[in-house]
Amino acid sequence: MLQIRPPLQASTTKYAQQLRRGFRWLRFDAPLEAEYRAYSHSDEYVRVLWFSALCLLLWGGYGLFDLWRIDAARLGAGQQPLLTALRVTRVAVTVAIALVLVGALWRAPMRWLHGALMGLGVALSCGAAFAVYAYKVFGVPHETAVLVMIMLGLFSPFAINLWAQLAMAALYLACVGALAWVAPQPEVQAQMLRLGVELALAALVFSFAAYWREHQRREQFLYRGDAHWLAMRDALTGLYNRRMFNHHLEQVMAQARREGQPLALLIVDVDHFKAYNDLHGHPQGDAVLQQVAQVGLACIGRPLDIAARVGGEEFAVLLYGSSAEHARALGQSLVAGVRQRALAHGASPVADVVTVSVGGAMVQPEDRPQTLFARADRVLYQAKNNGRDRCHWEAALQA
Ligand SMILES: Nc1nc2c(ncn2[C@@H]2O[C@H](COP(=O)(O)OP(=O)(O)OP(=O)(O)O)[C@@H](O)[C@H]2O)c(=O)[nH]1
Repeated sequence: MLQIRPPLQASTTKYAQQLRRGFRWLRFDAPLEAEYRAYSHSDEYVRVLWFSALCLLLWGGYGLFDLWRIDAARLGAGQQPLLTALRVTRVAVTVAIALVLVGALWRAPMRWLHGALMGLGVALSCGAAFAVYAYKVFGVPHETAVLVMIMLGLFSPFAINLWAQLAMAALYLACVGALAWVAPQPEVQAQMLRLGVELALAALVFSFAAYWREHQRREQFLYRGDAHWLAMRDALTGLYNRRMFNHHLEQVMAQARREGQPLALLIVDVDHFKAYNDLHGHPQGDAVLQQVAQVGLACIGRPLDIAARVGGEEFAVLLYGSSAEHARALGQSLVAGVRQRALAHGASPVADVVTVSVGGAMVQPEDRPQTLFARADRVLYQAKNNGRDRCHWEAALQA
């Protein structure tokens, strides 16, 4: 089937770079790996919940079935301890399933849940192998491999990853081997060994499926991450784009109103940029925009602060919870920061180096995003008219 993929060649996001490098061992570079884990945990609780409920139904069903199939009265005295062991195993595995179910319901930490899930995988498969062994010793008719296959097959789509799947298979095989070792009759021994071989093959197939499944999931994550990043960001500077800025401004204004926090908006515009472009060319102009973006980024520090490219050579910096004095000081340091980059202009009547003008406004209770933006923009043009290379604020805030 033809799969349509977004073109990655042009993308330089960390997602695209990882895709190009590949991830044969199902591991990304450290920061991306942490992001992937947070992403993959988000829908895992629901998956684990469904899985444990299904296990409870199947395992519990088989347990009840035992009451009807195994006639305790007809077993010899020597077989009673094995029956007790089977019942204890049934209860222990049921408790293990219930623990995972409760863990998923109560949203236990995912690290804990992963451990419990692996334990459950081992308990389920070894428990099933033990049940097969006990049936065989009792001479109860049974569908040996089917029972165990169901347990393993059921577990595999939910297996945490390839490594967990392999570890579980190894433990399972050890368990079958031990049962073959202690089996009293040769035909039980042969049965357990056959089961071991069948399950070694099954484990191989399931491990491959687990690898493929996780590889697909990781690839999806990278494609989505790349597309998401490109939809929110400006490709040249890496800052948020206008669309994202508008969205964030709306959210943050509502929050500032709710929490009674101050909010400052600074609009930054490169001075005489057309002349710069005409003299040095567009690629050089692009490099200047990247430098200005870095200075803008350095101004933000709190979680809700944002720096964005909102036009060709226009940037916006939003400062949440920042007092008017602090915002004004940041505006001044932004102007000074661009100057300090000492990027030779050569066509500006303002200075020898590239400069910016900044217009700032504090949010007012009656403001809407558009009115706040328009006010800051108006002040920016005052700064332009007053000579550029400066930061201006609304009259109430001017020094
Ligand atoms: N290199 C480059 N230039 C861009 C980009 N986007 C817009 N520009 C240029 O930015 C310039 C903006 O020019 P103007 O709006 O006339 O402003 P200005 O020359 O900076 O003059 P003032 O703002 O009044 O100081 C135009 O020449 C655009 O071509 C871009 O992504 N890269």
